[in-house]
Amino acid sequence: MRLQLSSVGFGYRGRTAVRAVGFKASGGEIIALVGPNGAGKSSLLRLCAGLLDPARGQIVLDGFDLRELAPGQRARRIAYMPPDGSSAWPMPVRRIVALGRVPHLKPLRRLTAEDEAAIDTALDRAGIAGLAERPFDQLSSGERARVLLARALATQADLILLDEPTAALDPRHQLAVMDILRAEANRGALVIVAAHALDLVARYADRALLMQEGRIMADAPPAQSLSEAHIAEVFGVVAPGGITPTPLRLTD
Ligand SMILES: Nc1ncnc2c1ncn2[C@@H]1O[C@H](COP(=O)(O)OP(=O)(O)OP(=O)(O)O)[C@@H](O)[C@H]1O
Repeated sequence: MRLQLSSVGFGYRGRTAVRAVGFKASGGEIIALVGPNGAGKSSLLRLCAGLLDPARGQIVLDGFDLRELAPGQRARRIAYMPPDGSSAWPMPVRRIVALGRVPHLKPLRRLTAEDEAAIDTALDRAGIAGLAERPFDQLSSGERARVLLARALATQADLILLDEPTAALDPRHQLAVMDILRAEANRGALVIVAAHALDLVARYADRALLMQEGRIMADAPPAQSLSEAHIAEVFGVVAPGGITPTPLRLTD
C-alpha cells in the first residue's frame, strides 16, 4: 500500500494546525511523528485516518483520494488508536476489542469464527487476554492503552495510525508494543506513530518526521532527523550527540 500527502493544510476555526505537509510512505515502514506539544502530530494522524478533512491539498491511498474511499473500505483499511484511554466505557474489554472487527461485519451479521480468532490474537499480542472480561473503565491507564492497541490490531488494517501508544506504558510494555508495530510493518502494513519517546523512535522507526508549528522540518531516518542541531532547534533541549536508541531490551 502507498500513502501520499501533497501540500496538506488544516486548521481549527482559523487556527492553523497543519501547514503544507507532504510525504510518501509505503507498507513495511514505521514512520514516527515527532515534535513539541501542539506541533500538529495528532491533527496529521487524524487527517490520515480520514477523521478530519484537509482544507488544502490531498491525501491519496493507493491512488484514491481518501475522501473518495467508501466509508466501509476506509474503516477496513485504516486503524486508528486515539491518544489516551480516558474514555470511560463501562464495557468488557473483549467487546471493545471486538469493535475493531465491525468494519468486517456484513450488515446485521454476528462475529464469525474468523472475527473471534482475530480478537483472541489481538488480546494475546497486547498481553491483555487475562483482562478480557474486565470493565474497560476499571483498568489502569496503561492497561486501557493496550486495549485500544488490541482494538486497532483486530482490524488487520494495512494503514495503522497510533497517537502516543506507549505514553502510559511501563518500560517492558513500551518495548513489547514497539515490537508489535515492527511485526505489523513486517507483514506489510504502514505504521505511523506519534511519539515523544525519542529513544524508542531512534530504535524502531525507519523514518522520523520532525514537526514544528504544523510543518515537517525533517523527514529522514532518526539518526539524521533527530540530530543534536534539530533537537535543540525544535525542542530547545540539548541532546549531546543526538538521540541514542534505547538500550533497553526484554529479558529472555
Ligand atoms: N479540537 C481543537 N480545536 C481547536 N484547536 C485545536 C484542536 N485540537 C488541536 N488544536 C490546536 O491545533 C494545534 C495542533 O494540535 P495537535 O493536537 O495536532 O498537536 P500535537 O503535536 O499532537 O501535540 P501534543 O504533543 O501535545 O499531543 C495546537 O495549536 C492545538 O492547540
